[in-house]
Amino acid sequence: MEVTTRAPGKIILSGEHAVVYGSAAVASAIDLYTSVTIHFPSHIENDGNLKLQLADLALEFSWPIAQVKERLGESDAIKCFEPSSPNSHRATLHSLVEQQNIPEAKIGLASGIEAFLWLYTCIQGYKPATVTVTSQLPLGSGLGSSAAYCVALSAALLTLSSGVNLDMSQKGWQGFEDNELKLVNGWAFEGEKIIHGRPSGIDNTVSTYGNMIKFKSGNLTPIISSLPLRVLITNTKVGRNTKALVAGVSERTKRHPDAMNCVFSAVDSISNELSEIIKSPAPNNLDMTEYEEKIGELMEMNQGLLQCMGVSHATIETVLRTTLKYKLTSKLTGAGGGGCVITLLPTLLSQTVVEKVIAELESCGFQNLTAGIGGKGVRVCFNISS
Ligand SMILES: Nc1ncnc2c1ncn2[C@@H]1O[C@H](COP(=O)(O)OP(=O)(O)O)[C@@H](O)[C@H]1O
Ligand SMILES: C[C@@](O)(CCOP(=O)(O)O)CC(=O)O
Ligand SMILES: [Mg+2]
Repeated sequence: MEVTTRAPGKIILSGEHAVVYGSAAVASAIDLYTSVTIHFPSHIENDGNLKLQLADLALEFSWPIAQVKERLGESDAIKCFEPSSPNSHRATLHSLVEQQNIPEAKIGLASGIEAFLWLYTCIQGYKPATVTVTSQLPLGSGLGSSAAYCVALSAALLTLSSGVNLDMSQKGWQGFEDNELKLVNGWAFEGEKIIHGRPSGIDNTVSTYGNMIKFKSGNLTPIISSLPLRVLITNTKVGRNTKALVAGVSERTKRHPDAMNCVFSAVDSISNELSEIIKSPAPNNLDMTEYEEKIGELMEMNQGLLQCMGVSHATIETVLRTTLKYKLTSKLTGAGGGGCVITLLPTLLSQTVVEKVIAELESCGFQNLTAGIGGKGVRVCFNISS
């Protein structure tokens, strides 16, 4: 029996970081995915190991499942219906990952592997399996790879548990019921906590449900856009990790609580206004420029406030300056500190200009990604022949 799931990455149009403090944020799924395949071995294949293969990185981690059980402790209770945090098991997870000798240059993976062990053992218990992960998303770049990974993992694990009831004979990708999505999202949030420390939940929520959403204090409101928005994604290729950046904002907030609360409140207003504009009836051609200028202006204001939070970076500023030469507005997306920048591409912008901007950004050493925005959330596909 084999199952494959895929979950999308995301862009945040407004509100990153402030959303951790209860401000509204607007995010959209993108059509770049992380996929997870779980294979339970046949009797002959069974070597008693739990394996995690990170196919794109050509890395494999393996644990004798009996050892994992001995270290994490036995429990007969079915836990899959109750997303939970590792708390007192955190040190054990850490040592199970430490014994794998992760290459120093890839040490950021450690928290992702801890999240894997936690989600796997809580939802599946102590069964040997091979879990393979592939991703179209750059890791640690602000496009929500950690959330897509946690959502795809949770969905695959739950599909093979009593938490989800799907038609296994159906061919191709299929979606989940609402109560199943809620469970997938709940477990993915627990995984995100292991990776991020203090996630708001926006990334796992948009990866689970897809489309465009407004998110505030754990609640999502779908945004039906009256017009397809076009953005260019630029990866500065400067690595960073969300946990450290979120911790940096928290330190600044402790030092300057009043000023930072004003910043978060301004971001809340920006996200609310942005979501109203995106939802408003499609403008006619004459009003189109005004509509897009308003969106661009709000993005520009949000970028200024992200600078106030201390999460911009010299490379991000270079992207802003470069795109501004073409009168285009950009802002960082995700945690910042490097990572990705989004640039709004107005409807009337010619392809020639887009190509010039891309060429100039690439000459600075950046990489451009094209992605459709607002697609479906997590999906599952069965491969019953294996
Ligand atoms: N495909 C993957 N395989 C293993 N770990 C992953 C994968 N995708 C994400 N992760 C985990 O998430 C971390 C990156 O998350 P984060 O710093 O939040 O950046 P982002 O979510 O913006 O990509 C990685 O260092 C790793 O621990
Ligand atoms: C900075 C933040 O708002 C988004 C982080 O996104 P990413 O991990 O950089 O893709 C944190 C959060 O909301 O949990
Ligand atoms: Mg992340």
